Amino acid sequence: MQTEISSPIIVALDYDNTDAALAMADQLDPALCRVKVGKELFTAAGPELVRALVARGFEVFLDLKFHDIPNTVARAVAAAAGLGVWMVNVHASGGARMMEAAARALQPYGDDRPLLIGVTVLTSTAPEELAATGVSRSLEEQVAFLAGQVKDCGLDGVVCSAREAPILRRQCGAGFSLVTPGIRPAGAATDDQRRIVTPAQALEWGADYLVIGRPITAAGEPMKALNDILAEIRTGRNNT
Ligand SMILES: O=C(O)c1cc(=O)[nH]c(=O)n1[C@@H]1O[C@H](COP(=O)(O)O)[C@@H](O)[C@H]1O
Repeated sequence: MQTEISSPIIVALDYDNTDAALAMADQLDPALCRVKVGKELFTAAGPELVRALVARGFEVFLDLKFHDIPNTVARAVAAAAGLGVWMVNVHASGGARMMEAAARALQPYGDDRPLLIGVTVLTSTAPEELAATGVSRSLEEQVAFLAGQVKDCGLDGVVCSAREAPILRRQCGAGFSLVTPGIRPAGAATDDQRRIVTPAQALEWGADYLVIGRPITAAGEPMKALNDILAEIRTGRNNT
């Protein structure tokens, strides 16, 4: 039974073992956040951990950023749907045929299917790093181009930096989910992120979901850090 959630925050459980991930999850309230299982944790802890989080009432974003031949990605997202996750993602740079195959693979799950999200350009990527991969468009143009493909392929939204949210919200319309990592409350450490935005600013710019890891999980009191961010968001909204 899932909990009713009144929060845009997805806490990234970036751990290398089940015990650490569940110890963090048990400090969090599934009514106040969703959780994300990424490559490190899934590789170490596997589907049992995902099932354990779902059983605790959390909506789970399975962040494995699939990028492979269409048949393999389609089968992988169907396996994710079988786990009962709320959201799953693929790399938009995997191409239209791959994304269409993934979207088709989720159709049999009807209203119970996870949201299917395309990753545009990672928030750790600086413009010169994108150029060094051979992409000749500007970073903003590349994000907008990939988001257009994601929408045309029938996916539910994109992962992007909140800095690109205003453009994508105009381009892709209201029903298209913008999932934004690289979120840092004022004064927090940047870590390896490059295109960062504060929680309130991200929402003001049109983000739907804020993926936040270390500012919550590395805090002395994670639930207090989460509540402080939710309060910062409320204050930001009241001031606009
Ligand atoms: O898909 C993601 O979640 C993701 C995409 C992206 O462009 N940038 C990004 O940081 N992420 C993830 O978001 C989380 C951010 O964690 P913190 O930097 O600790 O807040 C990590 O789990 C990343 O893998």
